[in-house]
Amino acid sequence: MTDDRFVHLERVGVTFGTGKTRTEALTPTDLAIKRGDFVALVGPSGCGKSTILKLISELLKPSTGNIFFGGRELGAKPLRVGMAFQSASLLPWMTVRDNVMLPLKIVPPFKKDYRAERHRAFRDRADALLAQVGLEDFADKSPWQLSGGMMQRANLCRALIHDPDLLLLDEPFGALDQFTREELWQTLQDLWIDRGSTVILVTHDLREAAYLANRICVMSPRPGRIVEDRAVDFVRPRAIDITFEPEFARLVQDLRRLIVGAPKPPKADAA
Ligand SMILES: Nc1ncnc2c1ncn2[C@@H]1O[C@H](COP(=O)(O)OP(=O)(O)OP(=O)(O)O)[C@@H](O)[C@H]1O
Repeated sequence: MTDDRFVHLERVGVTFGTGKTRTEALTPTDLAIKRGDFVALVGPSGCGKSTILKLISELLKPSTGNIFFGGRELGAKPLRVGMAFQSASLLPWMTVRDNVMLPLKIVPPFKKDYRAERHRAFRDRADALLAQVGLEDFADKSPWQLSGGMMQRANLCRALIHDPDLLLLDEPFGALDQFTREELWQTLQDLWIDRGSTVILVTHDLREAAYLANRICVMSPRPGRIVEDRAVDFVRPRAIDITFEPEFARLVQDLRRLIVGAPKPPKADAA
């Protein structure tokens, strides 16, 4: 195995149900992701983006094909995954810090040390991450005392606290306003540059994909497959201003055409 195939889907297909309820979600698909890469999955609604994340996080088994992680079949060795979704789902009865520390309570090898009450170091680790995303003054607050953007910052911290092999993000900023979303893009880029995590991001926001990713995989309508694989070479760290550059706009327009086709001309005025 080379690091080029850190995550490898080989002819992976997914079909739900049988007979009349049979739905082919993913047609046999190949995807290889190198260690440390930042890959965005984009495509029309229902094309199988979340299905790919569920396969990689072992929440779902493929109907056909094989998935490899680090050169070995998925499941052969424990895979440490960090996940963040559109809903931050922080537990309301815990402080922000305790929410961030939650994976350390659950995920081996950390949970052994957590039980042994050696969690002073874990607390420091959570506080350092919270400081990195600008939440140093909110560690002792309850989630409901945070804005939506702050909750998603805490959510990213919780997804990263246990040093995951893979960070899987499913529309993490989908519920945020555009300005907050752009701030969070920068936060996520900083975390990625700092930690060198391997990231797979599912998003409907093509600007988000173009700003954040090194590589964008475009999927066809269901049954989904990858129909285009684009490298994104803008230099890092990327400033938000890059989103106003013609080259950036061209990339977003290309992606859009691949997903929804060429824009129709406006109808001539009937009057
Ligand atoms: N458990 C299930 N049983 C039956 N069909 C399912 C199940 N999970 C997903 N599907 C179907 O598989 C297809 C792919 O779903 P998936 O959630 O991966 O799409 P998606 O690209 O993430 O969609 P969206 O962008 O709207 O979130 C959809 O048609 C969906 O209805």
